[in-house]
Amino acid sequence: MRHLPYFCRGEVVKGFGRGSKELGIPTANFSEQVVESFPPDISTGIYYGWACVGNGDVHKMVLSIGWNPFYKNTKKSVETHIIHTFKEDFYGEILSIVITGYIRPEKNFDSLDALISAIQEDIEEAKRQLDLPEHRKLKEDNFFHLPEGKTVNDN
Ligand SMILES: Cc1cc2nc3c(=O)[nH]c(=O)nc-3n(C[C@H](O)[C@H](O)[C@H](O)COP(=O)(O)O)c2cc1C
Ligand SMILES: Nc1ncnc2c1ncn2[C@@H]1O[C@H](COP(=O)(O)OP(=O)(O)O)[C@@H](O)[C@H]1O
Ligand SMILES: [Mg+2]
Repeated sequence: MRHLPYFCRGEVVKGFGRGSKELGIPTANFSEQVVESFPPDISTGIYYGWACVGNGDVHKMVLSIGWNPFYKNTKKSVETHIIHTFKEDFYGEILSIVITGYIRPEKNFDSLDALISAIQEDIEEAKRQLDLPEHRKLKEDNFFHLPEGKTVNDN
């Protein structure tokens, strides 16, 4: 798919608070500025790849790009669900991701349960795909390993 692998880094901001509360699947949302920095012709839909919070470990992730048709959002969002259990929220931290593959377009669903089941299937698909060598190798990319003493804003 065009634009992949796609590397992106940005601050985690507040969304609508639905991910954890309604779906049981938290998603770390990027700011509007980061969303607008994405290639305008990148397909909306569900993707997978690798993610890292601050200087933490690199974990598998699933990502949603688009308008969440189930909720009819009016602003495009880019949201990452990291396949890992965190002890605390990490709003305000820098999230680094590499998107390596595409799963499906965004869909509307008849019920919340149907949306949740679809996301759970996406997570299983992402876990399988990311174990394949072509995707696994991006976990080790230098993008995730800033040189000692450097921060993301240094040049
Ligand atoms: C893997 C994945 C797949 C998703 N698929 C859909 C979808 O097909 N349709 C949809 O309306 N929303 C989809 N979503 C987005 C959720 O609706 C969204 O994450 C949720 O509303 C939380 O939003 P919030 O961060 O603003 O609280 C998906 C999210 C993830 C992480
Ligand atoms: N595994 C995880 N993946 C993504 N975010 C997580 C995870 N665990 C905890 N969080 C926290 O939960 C927040 C997202 O929850 P969510 O209900 O989607 O709220 P919001 O609508 O504000 O994005 C993230 O910003 C992050 O601080
Ligand atoms: Mg969210």
